[in-house]
Amino acid sequence: MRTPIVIANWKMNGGLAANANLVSGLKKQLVGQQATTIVICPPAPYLAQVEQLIESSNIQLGAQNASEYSVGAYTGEVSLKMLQEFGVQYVIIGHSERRVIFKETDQQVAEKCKAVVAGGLVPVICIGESLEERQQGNAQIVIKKQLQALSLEELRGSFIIAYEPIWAIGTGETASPEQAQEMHEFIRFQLRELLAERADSVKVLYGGSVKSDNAGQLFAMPDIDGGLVGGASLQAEEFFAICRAAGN
Ligand SMILES: O=C(CO)COP(=O)(O)O
Repeated sequence: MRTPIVIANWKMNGGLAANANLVSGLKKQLVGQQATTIVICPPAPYLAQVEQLIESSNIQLGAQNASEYSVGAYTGEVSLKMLQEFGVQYVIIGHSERRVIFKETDQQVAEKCKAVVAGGLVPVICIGESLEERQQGNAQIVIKKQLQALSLEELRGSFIIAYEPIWAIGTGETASPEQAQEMHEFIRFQLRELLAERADSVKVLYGGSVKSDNAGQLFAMPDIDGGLVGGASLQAEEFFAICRAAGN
């Protein structure tokens, strides 16, 4: 049995006042709600603030990125050790925005995953095809290649996979529950090929325009273990409704 998990990816949104409002709104709703693991990934400068805001709640802390290097002359980078000091437990790695806009390569993504696991944290590894790749009928080929490039069999710790079709991110166009399930089933099959029975404990999340009105149907699918939520995680009520849908 894989406990459902819902992860808020705030991306480059927020501010001191807005964060305080959002987290306190969420905490009010979460009283007594425990069936789902809930993680918030704020921008790095707000990790210390959010660490304090979520104190004495069931909410956990995540980061949106981490350096593959451990220390030294790497301007602008944030190391795993630094993230650990703020109570970070999860790190989103290889988000398509980092792959596409910041040109992170498969190899870099694999190195970052290794660094996260070596640091004792859990990488939330994003994979997903573009619209063009889907239209050409290559979605599964792309996913298989991305999974193989991660050298998952070498990771000595737990990790999460997030399937985020690029065409569904921030577009309001969600993959249908059937489309998502088909890809998740394929991902689970690939994980079994790579990891044998170890694959059964790996959570596979769906991301891409998850909202309160589609979350229930998506999370009801047998191979979807929760969600990675962007825009809808910026509103307390909306995000809470998504978390509740995961626990049902
Ligand atoms: O990229 C995402 C989460 O990492 C999805 O973003 P949206 O939920 O805004 O589509």
